[in-house]
Amino acid sequence: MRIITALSFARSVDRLDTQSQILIKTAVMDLQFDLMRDGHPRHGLRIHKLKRVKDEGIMSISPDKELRIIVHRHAQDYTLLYADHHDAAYDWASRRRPEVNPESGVMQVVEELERTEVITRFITQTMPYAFNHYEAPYLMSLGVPPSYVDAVRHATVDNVDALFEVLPDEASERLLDLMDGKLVLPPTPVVNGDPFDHPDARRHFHVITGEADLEAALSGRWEEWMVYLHPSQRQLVEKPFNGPARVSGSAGTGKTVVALHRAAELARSDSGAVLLTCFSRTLAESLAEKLTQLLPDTAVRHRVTVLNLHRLALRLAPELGLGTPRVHSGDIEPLFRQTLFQLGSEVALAFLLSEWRNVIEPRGLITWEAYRSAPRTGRGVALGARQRRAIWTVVEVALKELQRQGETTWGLLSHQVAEALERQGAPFRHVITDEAQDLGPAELRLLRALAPPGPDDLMLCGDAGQRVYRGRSSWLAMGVDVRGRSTRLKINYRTSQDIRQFADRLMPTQLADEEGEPESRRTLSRFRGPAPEVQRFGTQPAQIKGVALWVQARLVEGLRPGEVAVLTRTQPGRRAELLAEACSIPVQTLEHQVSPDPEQLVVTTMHRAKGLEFRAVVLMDVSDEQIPPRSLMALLEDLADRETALEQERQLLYVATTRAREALLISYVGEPAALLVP
Ligand SMILES: Nc1ncnc2c1ncn2[C@@H]1O[C@H](COP(=O)(O)OP(=O)(O)OP(=O)(O)O)[C@@H](O)[C@H]1O
Repeated sequence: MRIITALSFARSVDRLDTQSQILIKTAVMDLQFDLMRDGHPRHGLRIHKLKRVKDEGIMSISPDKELRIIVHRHAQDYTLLYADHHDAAYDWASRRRPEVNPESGVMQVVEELERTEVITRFITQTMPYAFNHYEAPYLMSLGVPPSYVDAVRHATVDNVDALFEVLPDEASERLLDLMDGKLVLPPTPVVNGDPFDHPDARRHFHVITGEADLEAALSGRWEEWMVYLHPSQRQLVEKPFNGPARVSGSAGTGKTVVALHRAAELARSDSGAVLLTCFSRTLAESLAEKLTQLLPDTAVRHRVTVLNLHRLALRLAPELGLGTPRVHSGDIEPLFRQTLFQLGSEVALAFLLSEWRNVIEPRGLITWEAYRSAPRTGRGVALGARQRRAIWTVVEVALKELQRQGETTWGLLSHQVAEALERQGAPFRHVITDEAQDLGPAELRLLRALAPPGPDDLMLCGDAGQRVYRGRSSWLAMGVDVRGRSTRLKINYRTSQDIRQFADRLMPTQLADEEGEPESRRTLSRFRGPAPEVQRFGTQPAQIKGVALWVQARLVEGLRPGEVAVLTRTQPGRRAELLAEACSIPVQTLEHQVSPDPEQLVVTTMHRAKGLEFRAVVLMDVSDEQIPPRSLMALLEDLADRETALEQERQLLYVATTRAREALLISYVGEPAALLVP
């Protein structure tokens, strides 16, 4: 006798009020008690079979007069499928049928055919069928329920998205791979006859293993991402890799979730010290919080260090005999401006800064010998020996000044720590990093030095479309070889289909990975929502008023202030104050904390929102003056620098747009940013 909770049950309970949740929890605990004691539910539980349903194993439990829990009995298993008020619960049950897929042997909850027929009917034949040439058994082996096979075979390329909305995630993802021209092998079918013991089943069901497990499942202590991993996520979490692995995917496809579970899994296996890292401090703090949720056992949790790479370098430095470094905070520009002036040099400030930021600092070139012969691949202007010498003369003096002040920079520190580790040995056995797209050569070298090369040494999770801090860096050139160990995630769990499609239009359909290979960015979303709005305002006060009205409308709809974020390109400062006044609610800027206070509206920068998510988002000031900031572009003379900066602005806009789960407003004063128009 087992109790199994379905994802649909967890979601339905989550939507009910606290009192109903308590009643449901008590009824399920009673069911478990009866099953353990007697092997069947006793009469007092008020459990009975339902009429007018598609499967005779479907039953209902009545915790009180109003509430109903829909349960399915299959062999020795009781699967909790759904909970709601009487009519809604019975309506749900009348349209669903749990069945074992004849090819894969996996349990699935299939929505009734009426819906598929509707879909088949509106399919027009103007486009070629996408899957007509595949045999039914093959489609079923990919996870397509038998009753959907016809609809799938009649789907065309332009309307298949409607089907993806109703098919199980894993089936949709495999069909998408077929559309991308990939060879898709069916997953291994269930081997031991247990329809729940399969990665496809574990995406939708959780087999309860004991009382504490049931308690956790019912008390809402688990969020969805903690339990119901998609098979492709689970595979990445559990699979042994014979070297560095890469996990890519557009925004919201669960890369962070994979990184967290992989770290937890390695910690449980107790196979050596684990590091979970990333680029930004805010994301590192959020990772630390979530990992503690995943690993309640403190002894196991302590096996994982969670810290962003730069902070880690700072922490390791004293242990490696590098003293206690002080990192130059703020902009490096004044130092170079002053040095140029002092030397009377004719080198252009903008060019010098670009050379420092893109060549010298990231590659840790601290001597003339190193800089003189360093390749400058990808830079717009070729440099002769004399120009290099002129640049170095300035850099050398600036470096000395930095040293005199007892300071270093993040890039130089990363190289220094990496070098010491290369000599003294790596402190971790497994390293997992999120936001891998933002790592430059300095961070990649550090990453490589943190774990010795070997099985399961490195996992890099990231999205080439979210590079907002620097241009593309070759991982291979820095000794991180992921060839043959790269996987792309395709289901977007965060963002409504409408917002995702809007965001996708900001980007090309293919983007180069770290080694310049093009990658398709196509993904699927699991739910629909209102279309994103774009509003133009004549003046700044009008924009504040318009944004405040939009925010207030979301609050009236039931969102809490902390679930709504207003994002700006530059420091929000005065706008935050004005919005607080116009909305009559307190505002937080997330400068010092990661978890938003639920009672305060979030007003912060697009950069700071990276890795976070909100139910409703406003992107404010998306005008041609602000994005990209005119003042920033005016400083860039080199063509390659301008292109890189523009690319980063595009990706920043993509990052900001994809922070929204359900609602999105884009506002501007004057003319819209050219990047908004594809
Ligand atoms: N298997 C899953 N089931 C349910 N929700 C999931 C699952 N995987 C991820 N999510 C949810 O989807 C959202 C996005 O996940 P996550 O932050 O891991 O994506 P990401 O790829 O790292 O996104 P980004 O690159 O935009 O930061 C989160 O709310 C997460 O909890």
